[in-house]
Amino acid sequence: MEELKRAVAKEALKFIEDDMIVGLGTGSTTAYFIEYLGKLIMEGELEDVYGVPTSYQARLLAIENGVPVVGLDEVDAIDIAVDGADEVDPNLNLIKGRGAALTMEKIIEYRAGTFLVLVDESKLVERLGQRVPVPIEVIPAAWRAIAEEIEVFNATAELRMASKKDGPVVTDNGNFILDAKFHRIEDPLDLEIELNNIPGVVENGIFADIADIVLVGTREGVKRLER
Ligand SMILES: O=C[C@H](O)[C@H](O)[C@H](O)COP(=O)(O)O
Repeated sequence: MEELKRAVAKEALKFIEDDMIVGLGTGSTTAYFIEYLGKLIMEGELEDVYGVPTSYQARLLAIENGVPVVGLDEVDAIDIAVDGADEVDPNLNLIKGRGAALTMEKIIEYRAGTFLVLVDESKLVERLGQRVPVPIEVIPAAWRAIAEEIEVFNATAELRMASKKDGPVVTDNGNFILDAKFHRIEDPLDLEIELNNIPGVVENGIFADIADIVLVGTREGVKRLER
């Protein structure tokens, strides 16, 4: 699996040119991309490329690997954003947020000229929600009310707990994460909008209609899917 992630991360470098502002995604696949991107910059093969990190993880990796970072509020536009995903459906709708970075990811990827997604073949599904729940970032005081509200959608929600800290996961924005399992997601865009209408929801991990290109690492090589 790591080999497939490395292969898509390498392929993604072909999309990066001098003078680009690049949204830097979060997670294990994008970590390889940031590492390889840093190498090209350090070797002088790419010039005037700046990264806009989607999380503390991306920021730390960028700094460690020599990718100059700028904040979203310092740039006029983002040329391309590169990020992983937890599920990809046949229409290139995504579920993201296993790493709890979904809010900044969506803000940056929505604004990018091109949103390039990197996955291995295990992430391809027929219907969203098949393998993973939908992460929802919520204002901490509202977590229980929202978990109850979610039942209206024929779903159950669990507060995500931390593994190296007592208590719940706290996001980079100081919020909690609910992981919601839906019986069946018929219309991803509709559900994405409806979830964000619940007061106290900051953002949810359905990314409908925003991926432009998906690179899929398979045992037969990297495949390219496009909308
Ligand atoms: O919050 C985390 C992100 O949405 C990740 O991009 C996503 O979970 C994919 O991560 P990985 O490449 O580690 O599977």
